[in-house]
Amino acid sequence: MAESLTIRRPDDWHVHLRDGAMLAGVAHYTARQFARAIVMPNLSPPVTTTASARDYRARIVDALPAGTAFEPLMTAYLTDHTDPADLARGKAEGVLTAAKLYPANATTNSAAGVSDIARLDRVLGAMEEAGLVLCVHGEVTDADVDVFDREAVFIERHLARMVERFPGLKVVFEHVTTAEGVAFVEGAGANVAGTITPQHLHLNRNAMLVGGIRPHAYCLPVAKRERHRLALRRAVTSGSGKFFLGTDSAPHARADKESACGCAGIFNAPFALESYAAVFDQENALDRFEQFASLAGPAFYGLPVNEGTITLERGGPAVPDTLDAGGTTVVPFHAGETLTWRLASG
Ligand SMILES: NC(=O)N[C@@H](CC(=O)O)C(=O)O
Ligand SMILES: [Zn+2]
Ligand SMILES: [Zn+2]
Repeated sequence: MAESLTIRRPDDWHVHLRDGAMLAGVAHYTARQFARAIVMPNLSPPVTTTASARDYRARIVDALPAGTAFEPLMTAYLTDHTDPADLARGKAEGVLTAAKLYPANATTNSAAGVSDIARLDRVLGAMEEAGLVLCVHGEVTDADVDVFDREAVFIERHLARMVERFPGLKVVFEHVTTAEGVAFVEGAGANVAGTITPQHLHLNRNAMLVGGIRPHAYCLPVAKRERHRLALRRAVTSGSGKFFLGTDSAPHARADKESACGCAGIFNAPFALESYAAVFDQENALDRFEQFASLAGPAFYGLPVNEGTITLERGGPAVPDTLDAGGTTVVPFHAGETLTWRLASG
């Protein structure tokens, strides 16, 4: 039984770093583990242009101790009014790595998202040409679709068509939560990949709803049935280059989660690698962890792998019940548990 694991330094291909005091309170957790991260643009107001992404990038760098080796990879939030030329410029100038599609009202701060995906063709065509990656929150918002079916229906109604129409567009199906999502990514071309969060590898919907409602297990897309969780575990440990690490760490104030209408989002940044490592260990697949965490993402995004390494050691940290995030109390994923691996060095 291996007692330690050294892998190339990983990246987080989906994270919410927020802004202001919260940004200063959470960014260091991500920077401690990851060399780079795809930073989500769903601030309020959202980061919709190259200029605002450039400004946000500067605020992230300022929020970290001087000399921190961490590169934020920026994204622009697509709206009904996105200017395709601005996206292309953002890519050419090295500001934008991706653009993010939030169907309007699908998740936190998505009210300004895209109201009619069918009208996005001009933007997607420009992105395909510019080589700008499309990151997708893949859930429909139609009132007649059950919340547990929203990801699978998004594939049928939108994703399949988008991928067919823009065969050269790189698409990341973010936070895949279903067996249908896994099958779609597996069956698509090399230009389609998926990120998978630690919470969807650990939790099924029972974990959220049995024995009391657990707001800190609530995020979007919502955790599904056990068979879906098992499909996600198979995907991440398969060794396929099509699935890579994206935490979807999404901090909200404790009070906003423990509420009559609680916010969606799980704050997993503090122990993200430890959380994933526990899964790979349980699946007897620690030898595949580097592929998922450190190799597959750069290969898909066309970026070099990181030079440094990190080491995980068996015997885990006790996760605190709460943490302070720039003056706001937040509850981390795995609060109160002791994990089985810890990050030793980086
Ligand atoms: N995942 C979540 O439940 N919430 C995210 C938004 C998102 O990634 O959908 C957030 O910004 O809080
Ligand atoms: Zn999302
Ligand atoms: Zn997210």
